[in-house]
Amino acid sequence: EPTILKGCLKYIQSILQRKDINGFFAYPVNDVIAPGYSSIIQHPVDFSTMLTKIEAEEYHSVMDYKKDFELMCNNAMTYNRPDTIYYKEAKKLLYIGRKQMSKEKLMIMKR
Ligand SMILES: NC(=O)c1ccc2nc(N)sc2c1
Repeated sequence: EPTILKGCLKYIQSILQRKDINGFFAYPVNDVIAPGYSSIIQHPVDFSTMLTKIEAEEYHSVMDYKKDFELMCNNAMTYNRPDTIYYKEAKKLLYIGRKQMSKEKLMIMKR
């Protein structure tokens, strides 16, 4: 039932996006603000791209969406050094997202 999944994913993203208070993950990273980004990160993803995919029903499960979310955080932890605010925010966001989309919670949804 695509509309139910679409509603769930938009709800999950609204919670996660509120945690990204600086908007570091709101839009695609460009090479102007992040020199060499496009040659270092092969599969860029950000919340705006993920919302487009939600609307286009490109995610077939929460686990599908979770993969893009984790990729987004891991990209930031690859490109940015550990002592940067971008790396630290990505690590925090990843932890929050994992809790949000934990297996236990998803099992309850399945039941
Ligand atoms: N999501 C990221 O990795 C990210 C976002 C914003 C940003 N701004 C910079 N000056 S480097 C940088 C990296």
